Amino acid sequence: MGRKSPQVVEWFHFVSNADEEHRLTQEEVAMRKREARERCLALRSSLDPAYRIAADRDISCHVLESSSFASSPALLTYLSMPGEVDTRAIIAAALEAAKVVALPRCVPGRRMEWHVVTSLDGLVRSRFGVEEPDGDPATLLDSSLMGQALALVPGLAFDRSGHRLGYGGGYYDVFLSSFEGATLGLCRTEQLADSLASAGLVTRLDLPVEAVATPAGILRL
Ligand SMILES: Nc1nc2c(c(=O)[nH]1)N(C=O)[C@@H](CNc1ccc(C(=O)N[C@@H](CCC(=O)O)C(=O)O)cc1)CN2
Ligand SMILES: Nc1ncnc2c1ncn2[C@@H]1O[C@H](COP(=O)(O)OP(=O)(O)OP(=O)(O)O)[C@@H](O)[C@H]1O
Repeated sequence: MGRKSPQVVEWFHFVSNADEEHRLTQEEVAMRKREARERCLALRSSLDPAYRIAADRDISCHVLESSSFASSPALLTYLSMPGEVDTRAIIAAALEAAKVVALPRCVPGRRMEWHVVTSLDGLVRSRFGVEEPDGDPATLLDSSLMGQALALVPGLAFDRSGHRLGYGGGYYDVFLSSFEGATLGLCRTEQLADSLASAGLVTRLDLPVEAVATPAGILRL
Protein backbone atom coordinates (compact mmCIF):
# COMPACT_ATOMS: atom_id res chain seq x y z
CA MET A 1 0.00 0.00 0.00
CA GLY A 2 3.08 2.19 0.32
CA ARG A 3 3.06 5.95 0.39
CA LYS A 4 0.76 8.19 2.35
CA SER A 5 -2.12 9.43 0.26
CA PRO A 6 -3.55 12.94 0.50
CA GLN A 7 -6.88 13.15 2.30
CA VAL A 8 -9.85 14.94 0.83
CA VAL A 9 -11.06 15.55 4.38
CA GLU A 10 -8.38 18.13 5.20
CA TRP A 11 -9.35 20.44 2.38
CA PHE A 12 -13.06 20.29 3.18
CA HIS A 13 -12.29 21.31 6.76
CA PHE A 14 -10.39 24.29 5.49
CA VAL A 15 -13.35 25.40 3.37
CA SER A 16 -15.94 24.83 6.08
CA ASN A 17 -14.04 26.99 8.57
CA ALA A 18 -13.90 29.85 6.10
CA ASP A 19 -17.40 31.19 6.77
CA GLU A 20 -19.35 29.16 9.30
CA GLU A 21 -22.44 31.30 9.70
CA HIS A 22 -22.90 32.42 6.14
CA ARG A 23 -25.95 31.02 4.30
CA LEU A 24 -24.90 30.21 0.76
CA THR A 25 -26.81 31.09 -2.37
CA GLN A 26 -27.37 28.45 -5.06
CA GLU A 27 -24.69 30.12 -7.18
CA GLU A 28 -22.21 29.99 -4.32
CA VAL A 29 -22.88 26.28 -3.76
CA ALA A 30 -22.50 25.62 -7.51
CA MET A 31 -19.18 27.47 -7.51
CA ARG A 32 -17.94 25.55 -4.48
CA LYS A 33 -18.97 22.29 -6.13
CA ARG A 34 -17.01 23.15 -9.26
CA GLU A 35 -13.95 23.98 -7.20
CA ALA A 36 -14.36 20.84 -5.07
CA ARG A 37 -14.66 18.68 -8.22
CA GLU A 38 -11.33 20.00 -9.47
CA ARG A 39 -9.70 19.21 -6.13
CA CYS A 40 -11.24 15.75 -5.99
CA LEU A 41 -10.21 14.91 -9.55
CA ALA A 42 -6.63 16.04 -8.81
CA LEU A 43 -6.58 14.05 -5.58
CA ARG A 44 -7.97 10.97 -7.28
CA SER A 45 -5.36 11.04 -10.02
CA SER A 46 -2.61 11.47 -7.43
CA LEU A 47 -3.47 8.09 -5.88
CA ASP A 48 -0.93 5.41 -6.64
CA PRO A 49 -2.37 3.00 -9.29
CA ALA A 50 -1.35 -0.13 -7.37
CA TYR A 51 -2.89 1.30 -4.20
CA ARG A 52 -6.09 2.09 -6.09
CA ILE A 53 -6.35 -1.45 -7.43
CA ALA A 54 -5.94 -2.87 -3.92
CA ALA A 55 -8.47 -0.41 -2.44
CA ASP A 56 -11.02 -1.21 -5.17
CA ARG A 57 -10.55 -4.94 -4.60
CA ASP A 58 -11.29 -4.47 -0.88
CA ILE A 59 -14.37 -2.35 -1.68
CA SER A 60 -15.62 -5.02 -4.12
CA CYS A 61 -15.20 -7.73 -1.47
CA HIS A 62 -17.28 -5.76 1.04
CA VAL A 63 -20.03 -5.21 -1.54
CA LEU A 64 -20.10 -8.89 -2.50
CA GLU A 65 -20.24 -9.97 1.16
CA SER A 66 -22.97 -7.46 2.09
CA SER A 67 -26.51 -8.48 3.00
CA SER A 68 -27.90 -5.92 0.54
CA PHE A 69 -26.05 -7.59 -2.33
CA ALA A 70 -27.17 -11.05 -1.19
CA SER A 71 -30.82 -10.05 -0.88
CA SER A 72 -31.15 -8.06 -4.12
CA PRO A 73 -32.23 -9.90 -7.26
CA ALA A 74 -31.13 -6.93 -9.37
CA LEU A 75 -28.03 -4.75 -9.42
CA LEU A 76 -28.20 -1.24 -10.88
CA THR A 77 -24.59 -0.27 -11.32
CA TYR A 78 -22.41 2.27 -13.08
CA LEU A 79 -19.71 0.88 -15.34
CA SER A 80 -16.53 2.44 -13.99
CA MET A 81 -14.45 4.82 -16.06
CA PRO A 82 -10.69 5.13 -15.46
CA GLY A 83 -10.11 6.57 -11.99
CA GLU A 84 -13.51 5.57 -10.57
CA VAL A 85 -13.92 2.73 -8.09
CA ASP A 86 -13.81 -0.29 -10.39
CA THR A 87 -17.14 -2.12 -10.68
CA ARG A 88 -16.12 -4.82 -13.14
CA ALA A 89 -15.45 -7.55 -10.57
CA ILE A 90 -18.80 -6.82 -8.91
CA ILE A 91 -20.60 -6.96 -12.26
CA ALA A 92 -18.92 -10.27 -13.12
CA ALA A 93 -19.85 -11.75 -9.73
CA ALA A 94 -23.45 -10.55 -10.01
CA LEU A 95 -23.82 -12.12 -13.48
CA GLU A 96 -22.22 -15.30 -12.14
CA ALA A 97 -24.79 -15.30 -9.30
CA ALA A 98 -27.58 -15.00 -11.93
CA LYS A 99 -28.66 -11.56 -10.76
CA VAL A 100 -30.23 -9.11 -13.18
CA VAL A 101 -27.55 -6.49 -13.95
CA ALA A 102 -28.55 -3.14 -15.41
CA LEU A 103 -26.40 -0.22 -16.63
CA PRO A 104 -27.56 3.38 -17.06
CA ARG A 105 -28.07 5.25 -20.27
CA CYS A 106 -28.29 9.05 -19.92
CA VAL A 107 -31.30 10.61 -21.65
CA PRO A 108 -32.49 14.23 -21.77
CA GLY A 109 -33.95 15.67 -18.59
CA ARG A 110 -31.04 14.45 -16.41
CA ARG A 111 -32.65 11.01 -16.50
CA MET A 112 -31.01 7.60 -16.59
CA GLU A 113 -32.70 4.65 -18.26
CA TRP A 114 -31.63 1.26 -16.98
CA HIS A 115 -30.89 -1.51 -19.47
CA VAL A 116 -30.32 -5.14 -18.59
CA VAL A 117 -26.96 -6.51 -19.76
CA THR A 118 -25.60 -10.04 -19.79
CA SER A 119 -22.07 -9.03 -20.77
CA LEU A 120 -20.08 -5.85 -21.35
CA ASP A 121 -19.93 -6.41 -25.12
CA GLY A 122 -21.73 -4.12 -27.53
CA LEU A 123 -21.80 -1.00 -25.33
CA VAL A 124 -21.50 2.41 -26.97
CA ARG A 125 -19.41 5.34 -25.72
CA SER A 126 -21.55 8.33 -24.75
CA ARG A 127 -20.52 11.95 -25.18
CA PHE A 128 -19.41 11.94 -21.53
CA GLY A 129 -16.97 9.09 -22.24
CA VAL A 130 -19.07 6.52 -20.38
CA GLU A 131 -19.79 3.17 -22.01
CA GLU A 132 -23.56 2.75 -22.13
CA PRO A 133 -26.12 0.23 -23.43
CA ASP A 134 -27.23 1.04 -26.98
CA GLY A 135 -30.77 1.94 -25.92
CA ASP A 136 -32.63 -1.07 -27.34
CA PRO A 137 -36.09 -0.76 -25.70
CA ALA A 138 -36.25 -4.56 -25.47
CA THR A 139 -33.52 -4.49 -22.81
CA LEU A 140 -35.17 -1.87 -20.53
CA LEU A 141 -35.29 -3.07 -16.93
CA ASP A 142 -38.73 -4.20 -15.79
CA SER A 143 -39.91 -1.48 -13.41
CA SER A 144 -41.23 -4.08 -10.95
CA LEU A 145 -37.61 -5.03 -10.18
CA MET A 146 -36.62 -1.46 -9.27
CA GLY A 147 -37.97 -1.58 -5.72
CA GLN A 148 -35.95 -4.71 -4.89
CA ALA A 149 -32.76 -3.59 -6.59
CA LEU A 150 -29.43 -2.53 -5.13
CA ALA A 151 -27.94 0.56 -6.79
CA LEU A 152 -24.18 1.16 -6.69
CA VAL A 153 -23.55 4.89 -6.80
CA PRO A 154 -20.34 6.57 -8.05
CA GLY A 155 -18.90 9.76 -6.61
CA LEU A 156 -15.85 11.99 -6.63
CA ALA A 157 -16.36 12.23 -2.85
CA PHE A 158 -18.80 10.96 -0.22
CA ASP A 159 -19.23 11.94 3.41
CA ARG A 160 -20.20 10.21 6.63
CA SER A 161 -23.87 11.02 6.17
CA GLY A 162 -23.97 9.55 2.65
CA HIS A 163 -23.94 12.82 0.73
CA ARG A 164 -21.97 12.80 -2.49
CA LEU A 165 -20.27 14.98 -5.01
CA GLY A 166 -20.63 13.81 -8.61
CA TYR A 167 -19.41 15.11 -11.94
CA GLY A 168 -22.14 17.74 -12.09
CA GLY A 169 -24.63 16.14 -14.45
CA GLY A 170 -27.28 15.76 -11.75
CA TYR A 171 -28.20 12.30 -13.08
CA TYR A 172 -27.81 10.49 -9.78
CA ASP A 173 -29.58 13.28 -7.88
CA VAL A 174 -32.63 12.83 -10.10
CA PHE A 175 -32.34 9.03 -9.88
CA LEU A 176 -32.11 9.01 -6.07
CA SER A 177 -35.16 11.27 -5.78
CA SER A 178 -37.46 8.49 -7.01
CA PHE A 179 -35.54 5.22 -6.52
CA GLU A 180 -37.02 2.97 -3.83
CA GLY A 181 -34.43 0.19 -3.67
CA ALA A 182 -31.22 0.06 -1.62
CA THR A 183 -28.37 2.49 -2.34
CA LEU A 184 -24.66 1.96 -1.76
CA GLY A 185 -21.93 4.47 -2.60
CA LEU A 186 -18.47 3.16 -3.49
CA CYS A 187 -15.67 5.27 -2.04
CA ARG A 188 -11.94 5.02 -1.35
CA THR A 189 -10.85 6.25 2.10
CA GLU A 190 -9.10 9.28 0.62
CA GLN A 191 -12.34 10.38 -1.06
CA LEU A 192 -14.42 10.18 2.13
CA ALA A 193 -15.01 13.54 3.83
CA ASP A 194 -16.51 14.21 7.27
CA SER A 195 -19.26 16.52 6.10
CA LEU A 196 -19.93 17.90 2.64
CA ALA A 197 -22.82 19.92 4.10
CA SER A 198 -20.60 21.86 6.48
CA ALA A 199 -18.30 22.61 3.55
CA GLY A 200 -21.25 24.24 1.77
CA LEU A 201 -21.50 21.48 -0.83
CA VAL A 202 -25.02 20.16 -0.23
CA THR A 203 -28.37 21.51 -1.38
CA ARG A 204 -31.85 20.11 -0.77
CA LEU A 205 -31.55 18.34 -4.17
CA ASP A 206 -28.54 16.33 -2.99
CA LEU A 207 -29.94 13.16 -1.46
CA PRO A 208 -27.73 10.83 0.58
CA VAL A 209 -27.09 7.16 -0.15
CA GLU A 210 -27.99 4.67 2.61
CA ALA A 211 -24.51 3.19 2.96
CA VAL A 212 -20.99 3.75 1.71
CA ALA A 213 -18.62 0.87 0.92
CA THR A 214 -15.00 1.75 1.69
CA PRO A 215 -11.88 -0.46 1.79
CA ALA A 216 -12.34 -0.62 5.59
CA GLY A 217 -15.92 -1.89 5.40
CA ILE A 218 -19.46 -0.64 4.89
CA LEU A 219 -20.63 2.51 6.66
CA ARG A 220 -24.38 2.18 7.30
CA LEU A 221 -25.94 5.60 7.67
N1 LIG B 1 -19.13 5.41 -14.72
C1 LIG B 1 -20.06 6.34 -14.59
N2 LIG B 1 -21.17 6.30 -15.32
C2 LIG B 1 -22.10 7.27 -15.20
C3 LIG B 1 -21.93 8.35 -14.32
C4 LIG B 1 -20.74 8.37 -13.52
O1 LIG B 1 -20.50 9.25 -12.69
N3 LIG B 1 -19.84 7.35 -13.69
N4 LIG B 1 -22.88 9.34 -14.27
C5 LIG B 1 -23.12 10.14 -13.16
O2 LIG B 1 -23.84 11.09 -13.20
C6 LIG B 1 -23.75 9.50 -15.44
C7 LIG B 1 -23.02 10.18 -16.58
N5 LIG B 1 -22.05 11.16 -16.16
C8 LIG B 1 -22.04 12.50 -16.46
C9 LIG B 1 -20.92 13.27 -16.21
C10 LIG B 1 -20.90 14.61 -16.53
C11 LIG B 1 -22.00 15.21 -17.09
C12 LIG B 1 -22.05 16.63 -17.47
O3 LIG B 1 -23.05 17.12 -17.95
N6 LIG B 1 -20.99 17.34 -17.30
C13 LIG B 1 -20.89 18.72 -17.71
C14 LIG B 1 -21.05 19.68 -16.54
C15 LIG B 1 -22.43 19.64 -15.90
C16 LIG B 1 -23.42 20.66 -16.38
O4 LIG B 1 -22.98 21.76 -16.79
O5 LIG B 1 -24.62 20.35 -16.31
C17 LIG B 1 -19.53 18.86 -18.35
O6 LIG B 1 -18.76 17.89 -18.31
O7 LIG B 1 -19.28 19.92 -18.93
C18 LIG B 1 -23.11 14.43 -17.31
C19 LIG B 1 -23.14 13.10 -17.01
C20 LIG B 1 -24.26 8.15 -15.82
N7 LIG B 1 -23.20 7.21 -15.99
N1 LIG C 1 -33.96 16.14 -8.44
C1 LIG C 1 -33.54 17.01 -9.36
N2 LIG C 1 -34.36 17.45 -10.35
C2 LIG C 1 -33.93 18.32 -11.28
N3 LIG C 1 -32.69 18.83 -11.33
C3 LIG C 1 -31.82 18.45 -10.39
C4 LIG C 1 -32.20 17.52 -9.36
N4 LIG C 1 -31.12 17.31 -8.57
C5 LIG C 1 -30.12 18.08 -9.08
N5 LIG C 1 -30.53 18.77 -10.16
C6 LIG C 1 -29.71 19.70 -10.94
O1 LIG C 1 -28.61 19.01 -11.53
C7 LIG C 1 -27.47 19.87 -11.63
C8 LIG C 1 -26.23 19.17 -11.16
O2 LIG C 1 -26.34 18.86 -9.80
P1 LIG C 1 -25.05 18.54 -8.93
O3 LIG C 1 -24.04 19.60 -9.14
O4 LIG C 1 -25.45 18.23 -7.54
O5 LIG C 1 -24.55 17.21 -9.67
P2 LIG C 1 -23.79 15.93 -9.13
O6 LIG C 1 -24.59 15.26 -8.07
O7 LIG C 1 -22.42 16.34 -8.75
O8 LIG C 1 -23.76 15.03 -10.47
P3 LIG C 1 -24.19 13.50 -10.80
O9 LIG C 1 -25.44 13.20 -10.02
O10 LIG C 1 -24.42 13.48 -12.28
O11 LIG C 1 -23.07 12.64 -10.44
C9 LIG C 1 -27.81 21.12 -10.82
O12 LIG C 1 -28.08 22.15 -11.73
C10 LIG C 1 -29.04 20.73 -10.03
O13 LIG C 1 -29.87 21.83 -9.81
